[in-house]
Amino acid sequence: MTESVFVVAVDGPAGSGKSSVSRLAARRLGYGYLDTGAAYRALAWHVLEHEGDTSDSTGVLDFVGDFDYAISLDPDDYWVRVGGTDVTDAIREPRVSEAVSGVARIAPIRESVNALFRALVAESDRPGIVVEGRDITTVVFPQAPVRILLTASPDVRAERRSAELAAQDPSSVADALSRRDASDSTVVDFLTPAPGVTLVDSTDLDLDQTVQAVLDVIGEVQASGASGASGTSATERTGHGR
Ligand SMILES: Nc1ncnc2c1ncn2[C@@H]1O[C@H](COP(=O)(O)OP(=O)(O)O)[C@@H](O)[C@H]1O
Ligand SMILES: Nc1ccn([C@@H]2O[C@H](COP(=O)(O)OP(=O)(O)O)[C@@H](O)[C@H]2O)c(=O)n1
Repeated sequence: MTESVFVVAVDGPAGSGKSSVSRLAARRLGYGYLDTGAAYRALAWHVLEHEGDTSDSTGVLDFVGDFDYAISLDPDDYWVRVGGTDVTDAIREPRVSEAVSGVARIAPIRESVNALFRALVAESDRPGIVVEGRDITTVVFPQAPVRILLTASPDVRAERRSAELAAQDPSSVADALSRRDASDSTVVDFLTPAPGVTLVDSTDLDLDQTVQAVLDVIGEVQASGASGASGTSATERTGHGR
């Protein structure tokens, strides 16, 4: 059950480092890793593969019936599948990133994937799970003992995403990122930490320093013996030097 699984909830905008930092932290702790964005991306991919339009919410719902989704929670063996197809890489393509917000805006889809996320965690045999996305600290696991908002300046986030998409013009990557941030923030506020959420700003931190900052937050909560809802006020951590 979820009560026996220690949940670390990590939210943040695109390019903040959620996936890589959460996966590395999960590895270091022997925890599972759940990339919730992959479900939205996989459904967007499924719709595009059937020549659908993710901005047509009624149309998207028509595709849900045969959306056979599976994801690995193993940080050392991460994969995403739709039916028998491995879509781990395909769902990260720019065309999917452009289309995913249309899926994310559909409330019934959010409710059903959130139920899936909670079931995946409840069924896990791992001692803990790092769950990353946009609404984990506020909607999916608001009682998680550790709730972190991971962010970085828009420029740094765009730089990091551009480094991954070398073939793309950096300014178009930055534009796409801010468009998606704007669309995502109409669904859930993931740019300001809710009460009890620790803000980790990685603008001036490298990847290892960011992982350590997250591990420090987890360690402090565990040392305090907390297992349920965390404190009442958001705290903030930033670093100096890349
Ligand atoms: N603090 C950091 N310093 C430098 N590079 C980072 C940092 N955090 C993440 N990255 C890199 O930036 C890119 C985007 O990170 P990712 O985890 O995909 O972000 P998100 O999941 O929030 O979109 C990846 O190549 C990742 O290795
Ligand atoms: N918990 C979540 C996770 C992702 N999403 C949506 O899915 C998209 C892709 O999420 P992601 O985490 O894979 O995206 P990146 O931040 O990694 O670029 C986001 O832009 C949101 O539109 C969401 O609405 N809720």
